Amino acid sequence: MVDKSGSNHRVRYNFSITKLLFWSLIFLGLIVFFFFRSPPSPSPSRRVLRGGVDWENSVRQSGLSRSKGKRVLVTGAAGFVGTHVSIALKRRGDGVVGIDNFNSYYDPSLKRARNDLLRREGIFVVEGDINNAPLLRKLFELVKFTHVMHLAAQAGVRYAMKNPASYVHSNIAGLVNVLEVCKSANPQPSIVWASSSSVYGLNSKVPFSEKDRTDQPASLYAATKKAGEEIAHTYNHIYGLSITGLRFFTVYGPWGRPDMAYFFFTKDILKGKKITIFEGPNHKSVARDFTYIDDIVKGCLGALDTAGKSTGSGGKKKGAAQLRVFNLGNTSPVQVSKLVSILEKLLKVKAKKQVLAMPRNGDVLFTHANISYAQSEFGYKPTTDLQTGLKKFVKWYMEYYSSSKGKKSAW
Ligand SMILES: O=C(O)[C@H]1O[C@H](OP(=O)(O)OP(=O)(O)OC[C@H]2O[C@@H](n3ccc(=O)[nH]c3=O)[C@H](O)[C@@H]2O)[C@H](O)[C@@H](O)[C@@H]1O
Repeated sequence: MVDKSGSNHRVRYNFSITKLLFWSLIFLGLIVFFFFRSPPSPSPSRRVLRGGVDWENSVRQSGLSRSKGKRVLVTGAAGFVGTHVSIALKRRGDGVVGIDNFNSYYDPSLKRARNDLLRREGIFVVEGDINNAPLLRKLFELVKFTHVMHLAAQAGVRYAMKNPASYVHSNIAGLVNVLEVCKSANPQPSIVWASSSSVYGLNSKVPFSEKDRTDQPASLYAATKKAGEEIAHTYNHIYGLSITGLRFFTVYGPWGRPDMAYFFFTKDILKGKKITIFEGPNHKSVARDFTYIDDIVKGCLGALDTAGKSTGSGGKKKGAAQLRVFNLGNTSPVQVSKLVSILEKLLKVKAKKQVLAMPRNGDVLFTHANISYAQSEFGYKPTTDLQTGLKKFVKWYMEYYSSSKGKKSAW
């Protein structure tokens, strides 16, 4: 009996060892398999995007200003206006830290190329969303920002019909998040942010003045920008944040946005593709107060330099703070058909045009800025006409899209 049970035990014991060995080998095999399959350790540029010591040092370094310079957080830094403004600030000695989510609303490779440009200027752009409050708070811990240039937004008038949620996400929720973090920061920064000429909506009195009504937006995009202006009022009123809104008028130029008409007209004319020119009722032509990027940059810096200090601390208001809104336009509207004929001459290609009645897509018939307020407050004076500005744009476009980087993304 004993013997029997002893051999039984031995059999069971041997069986367990075999089983253990078997599973150990499988386990080891799996470890080896996953070890060799796992992606290589991140490159320095990827590593810094994910936090850690390198990342923190990059943020601090980028935020350093020359003596008496400002320390500016630029949201949407890899965007069109964001890139130009960041470079101008850095070159004059301000500390600049960027944040951008590099979304794919338009070709992200263009945003990456702008980011390369920024990196060469010593500007670090954090990859992240303005809705990420812990990330924003972390940036304020690392750098005591004196100013926030809030340019991150969901842009584009007509796209709002396709993707309304993205406008609410960036232009409303994102703005509120930025203001929440700013109001709690110590010291509170002064804020300059991008509103839009589209807030004038269906107004017919021209030129548009900041004193005019802005309660009839024609697109959800315009409505979110108008909402932003009201939200700015609230944060100024409750928390003593100094806030300046800038109503940009159809900004164009090198490194511009591919979703804008001047940009995709250029691309389509060169490709021999048909372009559509909208017209208003009774064949009225549509016009825009196209404003060149360098003029806009001067306006942004002027607004930043004249921004008063926020008065609150620890999330509490201590006194009244500045609340402003400025038109930044060119004061000379140009018909879209004229824009096309300038492009035809510069590109030396005749456009294949079709004229269509403006669909109900959020567009307005015309824009025209009265800029006297910006002129009196910080000497804003646009100096580039459409012909000159488009010439610079076309030169950049040809160079960029004939280089290997541009070729890959545009054609
Ligand atoms: O300044 C502003 O407030 C706005 O300017 C532009 O909006 P928009 O003026 O509509 O600029 P485009 O989309 O480039 O259109 C320019 C003109 O071309 C016209 N267009 C556009 C597209 C098209 O296929 N055909 C055409 O004739 C539009 O009706 C408009 O009059 C920007 O896209 C907005 O983000 C910005 O806020």
